[in-house]
Order: sequence, then C-alpha cells, then structure tokens
Amino acid sequence: MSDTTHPNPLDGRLRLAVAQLNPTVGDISGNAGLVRAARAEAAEQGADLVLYSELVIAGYPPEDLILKRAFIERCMEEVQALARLTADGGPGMLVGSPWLDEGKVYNAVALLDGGKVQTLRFKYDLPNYAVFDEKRVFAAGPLPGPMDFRGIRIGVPICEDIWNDEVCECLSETGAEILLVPNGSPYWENRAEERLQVVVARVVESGLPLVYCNQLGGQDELVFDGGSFALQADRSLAFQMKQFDTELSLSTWVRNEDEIWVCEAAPVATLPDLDEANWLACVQGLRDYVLKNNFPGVVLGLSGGIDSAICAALAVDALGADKVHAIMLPYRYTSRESVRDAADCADALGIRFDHVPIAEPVEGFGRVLGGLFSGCEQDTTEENIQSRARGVILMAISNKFGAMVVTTGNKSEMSVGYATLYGDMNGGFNPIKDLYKTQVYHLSEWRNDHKPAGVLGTDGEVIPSNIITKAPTAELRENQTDQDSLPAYEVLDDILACLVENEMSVADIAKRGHDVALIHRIEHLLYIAEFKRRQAPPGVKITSRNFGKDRRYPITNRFRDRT
Ligand SMILES: Nc1ncnc2c1ncn2[C@@H]1O[C@H](COP(=O)(O)OP(=O)(O)OC[C@H]2O[C@@H]([n+]3cccc(C(=O)O)c3)[C@H](O)[C@@H]2O)[C@@H](O)[C@H]1O
Ligand SMILES: Nc1ncnc2c1ncn2[C@@H]1O[C@H](COP(=O)(O)OP(=O)(O)OP(=O)(O)O)[C@@H](O)[C@H]1O
Ligand SMILES: NC(=O)CC[C@H](N)C(=O)O
Repeated sequence: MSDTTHPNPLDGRLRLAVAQLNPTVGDISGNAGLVRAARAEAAEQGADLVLYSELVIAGYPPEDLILKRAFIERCMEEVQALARLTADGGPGMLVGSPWLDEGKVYNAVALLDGGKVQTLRFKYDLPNYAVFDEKRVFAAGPLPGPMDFRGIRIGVPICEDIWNDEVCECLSETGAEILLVPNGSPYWENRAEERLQVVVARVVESGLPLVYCNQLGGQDELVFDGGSFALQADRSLAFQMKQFDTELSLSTWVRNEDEIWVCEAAPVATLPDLDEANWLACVQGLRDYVLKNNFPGVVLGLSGGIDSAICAALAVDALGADKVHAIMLPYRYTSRESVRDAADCADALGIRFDHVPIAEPVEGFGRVLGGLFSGCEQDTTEENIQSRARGVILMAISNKFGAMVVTTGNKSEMSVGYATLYGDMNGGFNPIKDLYKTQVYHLSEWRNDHKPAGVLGTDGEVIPSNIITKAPTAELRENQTDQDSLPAYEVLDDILACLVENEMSVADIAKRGHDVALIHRIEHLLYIAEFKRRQAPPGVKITSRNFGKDRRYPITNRFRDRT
C-alpha cells in the first residue's frame, strides 16, 4: 500500500500532528506564519502529516471577505508558497483555504506534499443556520472521495460535512481508511458533548477512526474553544487536546492486522466544567477582540455594582491588571457604599482606579435644556443624561489614551432594553452580553473560589462579597433598585430564556408557573428593545442563542403572542 514515489513512504505507521492554532481573520501572511511554525515544530517531533483547522489561512469565519477576489487570490498564493515548503521531504499538510475553481469559490482543504498542492477537496455541506452563513459566499463542492497521502487513503470531510451522515458514508464507501476533519466550530454551552455525540455517530456508521481539529480564539462575537480530539474506530477516545489554548499534539497511528488504524497511547486533557468553560470563553473573546484590534488596553466605568465588577475581573484575566483602567463617575445618587465597593474591587484586582465626578456636565445639560424643558416633570430624560455624561467621559478617555471602552450590560438588561443608548451602551465590546444576570451572580461567586489555568488575574476574592450580596441598583435616582420595575431576576431570566433561546409560546411559558400578564410585558419589552440591540456593541456568544448573528428579529414588529 505504500507510495514508493515519496522519499518517506509510510509503512503502516502515520505520525499525525494536530495544530490547534489561533488564526486572525484576514491576516493571511500571519496565519501562514502560524502554519509554518507549527509544521516546523511537527517536523522536529517526526510528524508525517499536519492537520490544521478549517480555512486556517483565511481565519474562520471570513464572512463577506470571500466575495473579494483579491482576498481569495492572496489566500491561494499563500497556500502555493506553503506547498513549496513541502519539497523538503518533511511533513505534508492539510491546509484549509478558500479556493477559486472555474469561477466558483469553495471552502477547501488542500493536501500539500512533495513541493506541491497534491489534492484539493471542497466542503459539501455548507452550514446556513444559527451563526453560520456559508451558502451566502461559498459554492458547495461535490461529494468527496478520499485523498492519497503517501499510500494512505485519507478522508477529509470539512466541519459541517460530519454533522450529517452523507459525506462520511461516501468516504468510507470509496475506501477512506481514516477521517481527518478540519473544523471551525464555535463555543456555546455544552458544545464539547454535542461534538462528541456527532463524532461518535460518524465513527459508528463508518467504522473509521476520526481526528477532529478545531480552531482556537475569539472572532468578533464568536469564540472558538479548540478542544480537538480523536476517536478510535471502536469509539474510544484516542486523545483529547485542551480547550481555550493553542496546542500542537502528535499522535502515532498504526494499521493493525485488520487494516484498521489504531492510535497509540496519547495524552488526554481534562476539559473544564461548564462554569470554567463559560468564564474562559468570556476571557478569550475579550482578549482576542482587544489584541486582534490592536488596543493597548481597556477602560470601563466601575460603579460598585456587579456587572462592571465582573467585567473588570474578566478584563484582568484576559489582559493583565496593567491593561485595565477603571473609573468611578459619581453623581449625587451614588452611595458611599458604591464608591467603597468600587475601590475595594479595583484594589482586589490591582487595577488603576480614578474618580471623575459627573455633577458639572450633568448640571450643565440641565441648565442648557432648562428653558426648553420648563414645566416638564423629571423623568428618565434626566436619568439618561447621567448615563450619557458617563458615556461621553469614558469615550473621551478612550480617545485620548487609546484604550477600548468595555460595555457592561448583561443579557437580562439587553433583552428588556434596560440600558441607555449612547450612555452605558457606549463602548467597543461587551464580555457579558450573553450572560443573564443570574449567571453574572453565579460566575462572580465561582471566580472568587476558582482561578482557571491560563488567566492573568490573581486567585482569591476578586469581586468583593458585598457587591454580590447587596440589592442591584442603577443609582439614577433616589433609593432606586432594579426590582422597582422588574421581577426578581430568577423569574425574569427564566421567562427570557423561554422566549429567546427556546422560542416558546406564552401559553407554554405560563405552564411553568409564570403570570401571563408578566410574560406579555416581558415579551413586549423584548420586542421594543430590538432597536437598541441593533446599535449595541458585540459580545461573546455563550448561550445557544445570542443577540447578534444568531437572532435576527425585525425592529419594526407588531407581532405579540396572545395564545
Ligand atoms: N424603534 C425605535 N427605533 C429607533 N429609536 C427608537 C425606537 N424606540 C425608541 N427610540 C429612541 O430611543 C429613545 C429611548 O432610548 P434611551 O434614550 O436609551 O432611553 P430609555 O429606554 O427611555 O431609558 C433607558 C432605560 O434604561 C434604564 N437603565 C438605564 C441605564 C442603566 C440601567 C441599568 O439597569 O443598568 C437601566 C433606565 O432606567 C430606563 O428605563 C427614545 O427617546 C427614542 O429616541
Ligand atoms: N457611578 C458610576 N461610576 C462609574 N461607572 C458607572 C457608574 N454608574 C454606572 N456606571 C457604568 O454604567 C454601567 C451601567 O450601570 P448601572 O449602575 O446603571 O447599571 P448596572 O447594570 O446595575 O451595572 P453595575 O452592576 O455595574 O452597577 C455600569 O456597569 C458602569 O460601567
Ligand atoms: N464551520 C462549520 O461548518 C461549523 C458547523 C458545525 N455544525 C459546528 O458548529 O461545529
């Protein structure tokens, strides 16, 4: 079975490197640099072949960059340059890149070996649901057959190609001996289990071992969590790579007497539990957004409340304390307790903390609007001016020093529109946008008890306990608390999850014990806040349905469910 034309024919033994890298969308030469460096390391370890993640040259998802011919041409040039490297007789490479063929652009994988592009395969099953939009930019390829790599028939389905049975069935029927799968599979809760179930199904149906290589890193609202792994043909775990870290993993596969490829003992990393995974996803998403967009650090308003406290803790874990600048912006409704809690939090995190009182600008606005507003009652107009004064000041600090403003609205608030447009919604990125308020509390307590590996913050209590135990308030008027106008967060969040994640009817939500009038009110608030969410900064996707790419509701919308 060995390919005698290659200087290194494989004799029933394949040393496979899986490269779990963090590419940047659009950074074609930078990504090719990562690919080259991983190959050099794999070569030192004696690898025959390196498997990379989906579209590693472009970064995933490249979205409408694929509509740009110059982008495709640059990607293809870079793949040809990588192919030339393989003339050295070292490891071959399975590299993902967009590919132009007879006027159509495909989501492709190229087998590079012996100094050239040996074989190309195009993705057959283009995902077009949830956060995926591939049919918009790619043409679907034909059902693929295996590729020959130094005498081994490798099947290379691309990501979504393994989420249905057709492609793997075709590959096994046409003689594939092993399935090597490049993926661009983003994080949300319980994703690792979901992927494992899919892979088990394909292994059982095909009887072939499967190696799953995923991308790492944040890309706008998506976080790719890595967690690459392989299953033996008997469904047992061959190896497991880390989640939320780059890694190059080498495994040795041997063809046994039944012609089945079996992986020799390889490391099995322990995956984080749900709380740790959610925390690390927020950290990775914020870190990569800030670094890949070249910000020197971040700035945020630290109010003494839990949302800005958890955002500060996430920012420190992502970037290090020296890259996080917190500002207390007190007004007459800001309590001493809030000022103290904010200072304690900044202390615990070891971050720079400054005070910029907002009385002068707020009162200045009051004076210039006084004539126009004479005879009007005070209402949310005046409250919003406080929030907007803070927003203007934080953006000025960002403009002056270059740090990006972190926005701090949680999913409960973003759902019902409890945030001020051009005020506390100002900013570049929101690490807690997809965490409900109840999750914000839960994760804050969790982080005080756990410091995950790889984060840059300290261990111990990073969010002072008083911030967690006191009643939440926006402090925009005297003695205000969130529960003046909203139900308890446990109730609100349950109703919201039913409406947003599960698209349940009002009647079905009521069966969970909620008051129908309250559900109607929350549904109404959810719909009328769509205009705000369209203008909100992006934030990390954590739940199965986030605001952003994953939920596309009309702004102008008269539908109300009165079941
Ligand atoms: N469909 C639509 N399309 C385009 N624009 C639309 C619109 N509907 C309203 N608008 C515009 O939006 C304005 C209203 O939005 P906006 O100015 O933001 O103000 P608004 O939503 O009226 O007030 C802000 C709300 O957020 C709460 N808040 C603020 C800050 C922090 C927190 C907290 O708990 O953390 C809560 C505050 O208590 C209040 O209930 C209207 O005056 C109108 O100009
Ligand atoms: N006194 C303040 N000093 C600094 N920033 C503030 C202040 N008040 C509000 N902010 C900023 O505006 C955001 C929204 O704050 P607000 O207190 O209105 O609501 P919240 O959702 O309860 O947030 P938090 O729990 O952080 O207080 C805060 O997270 C913070 O970034
Ligand atoms: N890039 C893709 O094809 C991703 C789709 C796939 N179902 C996943 O999330 O893993």
